[in-house]
Amino acid sequence: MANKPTTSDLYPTPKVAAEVTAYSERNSTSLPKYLVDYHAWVEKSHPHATYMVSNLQAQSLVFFARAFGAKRILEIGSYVGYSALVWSHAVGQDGKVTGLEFSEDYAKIAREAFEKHGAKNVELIVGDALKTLSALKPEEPYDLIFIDAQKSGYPAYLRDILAGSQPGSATRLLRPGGIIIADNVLRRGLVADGSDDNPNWQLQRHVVSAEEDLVALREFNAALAGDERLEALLLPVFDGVGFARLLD
Ligand SMILES: C[S@@+](CC[C@H](N)C(=O)[O-])C[C@H]1O[C@@H](n2cnc3c(N)ncnc32)[C@H](O)[C@@H]1O
Repeated sequence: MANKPTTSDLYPTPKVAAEVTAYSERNSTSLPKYLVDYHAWVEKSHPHATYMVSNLQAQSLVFFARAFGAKRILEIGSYVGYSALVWSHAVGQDGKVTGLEFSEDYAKIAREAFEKHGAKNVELIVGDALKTLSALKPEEPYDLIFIDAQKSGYPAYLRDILAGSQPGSATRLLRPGGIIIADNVLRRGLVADGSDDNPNWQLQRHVVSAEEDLVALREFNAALAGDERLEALLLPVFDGVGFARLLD
């Protein structure tokens, strides 16, 4: 029997993959214009625009947040606020989004965007999330936590989330049934295939922390799949997206 096709069998050239992505974006519920415009503005004006999730990934985040019934979202790594604005749109004005961002400069740009677009339901906490995450004492636990900061920090973020979500404790970070979504967990496939003949090394070699990131992401993915308090799913879409549901 023939093997099931892999992603590269299905989308064998960059052109086909780009067409499929554009087609998928057009055939998904549209984002409001201000979000698409903000994404385009950041792409034009900021050197690290590739930090942002794509518009299609943003469409998927809105879909998932609403399908999960998420109203309270914590984001680790906000950059200039694009995905935070996306979450703000997803949860509506009766929801709440908290972003953790290291850079005061990025946070300033993000806050200007929140102000400009009337996103009153978003707050940013500036500082090292390796410290600010464990210090959070939310009045109500979050429904969804999105991890999108430095890759070497993912295992520690997961430990902090689980430690802060102990069953029965008065303050919890993530509610029972709450969802973790982690971005870039396959790092161009290098997490799964880090061999020298993986052509994607050419795109990653310049990253000083590339090897360290892969080690951390492998540890994170294994911890997500192996923790008995979590039900996990790793999807090879975008740059690899890890999902987990907290069982208790
Ligand atoms: C990939 S970008 C986030 C992009 C954003 N989620 C979006 O899609 O629009 C990662 C961000 O994490 C921030 N970051 C890196 N290390 C951090 C840390 N230790 N604590 C908080 N933020 C951190 C970086 O400054 C950067 O803005």
